[in-house]
Amino acid sequence: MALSPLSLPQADLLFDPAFLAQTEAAALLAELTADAAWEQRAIRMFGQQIPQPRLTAWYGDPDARYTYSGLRWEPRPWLPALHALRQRLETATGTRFNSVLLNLYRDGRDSMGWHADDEPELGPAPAIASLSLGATRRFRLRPRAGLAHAPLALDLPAGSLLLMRGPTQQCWQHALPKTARPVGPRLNLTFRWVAGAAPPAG
Ligand SMILES: O=C(O)CCC(=O)C(=O)O
Ligand SMILES: [Fe+2]
Repeated sequence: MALSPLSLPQADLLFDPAFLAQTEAAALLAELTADAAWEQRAIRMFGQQIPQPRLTAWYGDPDARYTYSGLRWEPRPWLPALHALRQRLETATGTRFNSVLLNLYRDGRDSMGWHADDEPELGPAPAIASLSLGATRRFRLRPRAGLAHAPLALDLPAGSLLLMRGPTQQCWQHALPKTARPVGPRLNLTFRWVAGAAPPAG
């Protein structure tokens, strides 16, 4: 299929529900679930260390260091499957990526809270390519302060690709809420460009 625009004000979203064929998405899910260096990291919230409700792994070029939720991420060297995917995504989106964050939502209790990917390392209008594998989960977008618009819900099936660009992070937040429905594991990959500058000390 092809990427087509989703209509949302102050956002630039492109969506392809079937960027990868189902067989390929299933094979990648199995391979990355087995091979990625999964960690459950803790983030600092309200002065406490809270374990993230999902597993994560970070791969990229050596200079793609990143600070996210107060955590410092040193990229691991590209796995061959991730390197190949990066090249395909660069061709499909016309954008360069130097890193990828993998999130593994083991079941419906795993989630990601409301946030925008607006860290300074990503630049003012980052292009983020989000590829989904495994169980379909509902992705939500809501406007940030100053924008009056209804929220958006988008089911992200296996093999789908969502490209977020332009003012999306500046004007909208997104989340992957928990669900009470019985769901299998879902693996999401967000390809990003992280500026090579050294992260702040501390
Ligand atoms: O799992 C998803 O679809 C969203 C992941 C996400 O927002 C992120 O990694 O920043
Ligand atoms: Fe995000």
